[in-house]
Amino acid sequence: MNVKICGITDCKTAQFAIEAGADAIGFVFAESKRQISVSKAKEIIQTLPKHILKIGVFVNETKENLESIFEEVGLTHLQLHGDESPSFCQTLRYPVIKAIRIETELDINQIAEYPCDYILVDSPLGPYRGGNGTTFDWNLLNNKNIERKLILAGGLTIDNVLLASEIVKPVMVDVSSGVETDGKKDEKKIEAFINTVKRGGI
Ligand SMILES: O=C(O)c1ccccc1N[C@@H]1O[C@H](COP(=O)(O)O)[C@@H](O)[C@H]1O
Repeated sequence: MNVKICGITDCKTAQFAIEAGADAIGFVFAESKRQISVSKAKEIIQTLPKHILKIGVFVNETKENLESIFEEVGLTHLQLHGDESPSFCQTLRYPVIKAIRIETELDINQIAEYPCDYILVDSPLGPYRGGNGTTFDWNLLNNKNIERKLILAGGLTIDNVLLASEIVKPVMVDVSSGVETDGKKDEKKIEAFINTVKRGGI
């Protein structure tokens, strides 16, 4: 299973995560305590190997801005956490990851509506559109035969990621808050998270 470390804001942490085995690095362009500038994200991405996914996180951004930031920075995917409609996603010229907040069974119906490369399932809880460090009821997605590539996010930590993945069966897990200490990325937690996912232990 692949691992995405999200909310990276400096080269050193990005390099550390990749050496520890991360497959994808996320950059938050939306309003957030983890927000990064276009120029900083570009600087970091220029140091990353080609095979690593470089994912930009946005909330209700315009098509024009999404596409120009994608090109300018060198992203591989646009991760959308706002109220972007299926038809809006379809107009975008680049690979899309649509985040869907899973609160009830009804939310699962939305997955089929989005013609995206990946669907990211996230928690509905918390004040922001993502990055809240809160989980959701993973059992809502158990045995649903969802024929889409799922990315599991929302409050993942070394203590819950294996159980959550066993239930949801994602192709990738995505973590931000769970690898931070006092609001900053923590290398020990990043390493432990990746080791837990890839090797089943710290
Ligand atoms: O990280 C943020 O601040 C953020 C802001 C706005 C939208 C999405 C954001 N992050 C994404 O949220 C999920 C869950 O993160 P967490 O592990 O619960 O902190 C993840 O996909 C982040 O990429």
